[in-house]
Amino acid sequence: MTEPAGARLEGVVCRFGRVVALDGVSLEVGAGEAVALLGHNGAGKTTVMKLLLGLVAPDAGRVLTLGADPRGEAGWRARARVGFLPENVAFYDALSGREVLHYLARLKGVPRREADRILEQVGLAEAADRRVGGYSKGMRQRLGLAQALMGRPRLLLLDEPTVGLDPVATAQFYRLLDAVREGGCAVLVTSHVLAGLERRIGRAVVLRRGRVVGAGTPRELGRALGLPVRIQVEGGDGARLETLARAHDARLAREGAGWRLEVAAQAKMAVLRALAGDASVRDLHVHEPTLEEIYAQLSRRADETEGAAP
Ligand SMILES: Nc1ncnc2c1ncn2[C@@H]1O[C@H](COP(=O)(O)OP(=O)(O)OP(=O)(O)O)[C@@H](O)[C@H]1O
Repeated sequence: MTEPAGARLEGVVCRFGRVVALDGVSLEVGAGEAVALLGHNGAGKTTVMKLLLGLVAPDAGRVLTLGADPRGEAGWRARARVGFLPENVAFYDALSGREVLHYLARLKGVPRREADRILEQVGLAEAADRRVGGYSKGMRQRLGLAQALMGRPRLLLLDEPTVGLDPVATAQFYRLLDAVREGGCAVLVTSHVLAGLERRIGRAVVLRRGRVVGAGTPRELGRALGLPVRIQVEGGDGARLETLARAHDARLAREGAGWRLEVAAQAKMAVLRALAGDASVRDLHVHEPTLEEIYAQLSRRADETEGAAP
């Protein structure tokens, strides 16, 4: 039997009084997959996590957490295999990191030695016996991740896990996540920090005002939006590059001592072949659309559609 998806929403509507937090949302996070849930403040990201945790019920549609309704009996059992890192994680400041984890280990029925192993895994072994009150923001986030990792979760829900982390700590955090994901865990992560995120996740789901406005790999999303691929050219003969740009409907501009070509994804290989065969070109750098560009374009389109609506 194939493993059920880590998380699945089918046509979910969720209201809080008159506020429609989610309006027909469908998404899936498979085992061993990392999906970024993106969107503006109030787009509905945390509500998705609350639904998957069984903390709120949908008004319509279906929610499945590790294959079960999170508010049903089987769902409560499945909850033991769900790790959650809330946006603002709080601990008892008077306890040490190790004491916090040992306490939570007892609540979860996890052996203490697993808690100690996880402290090492998240890079807190040295600080484990210091009071949490003296931890830096990054250390608190690591402890938050440690508690989410206890009990060998099959689904990890991480709400803004990299807030306050410096670039090195962020990279370490995502490396750790890679290891967990490669072990078959499904990971759903929200983030407002889009820079470099495309390298760290498989797919992205973009919410806007409670609706999915884009879903897919960064490459699929970039293609669907018609975003160009940027080619930086070192060296190169201006006249020849202009002819090449015209032939492929590309945009050519100077960039530093070289040039920048913006080409449609379909024309990329033809342009690259031509450039590679041009002896005046010293080097090439190819940049696919970033998640930041994709997100900006999706927001622009949604603004236009909403502006055009009666
Ligand atoms: N318990 C609640 N009572 C009333 N309204 C709520 C409640 N929880 C969420 N909402 C509303 O639902 C909408 C979606 O909120 P949600 O917290 O899911 O957004 P978000 O995308 O996580 O935002 P952020 O990026 O700011 O964390 C917002 O309009 C919010 O005000």
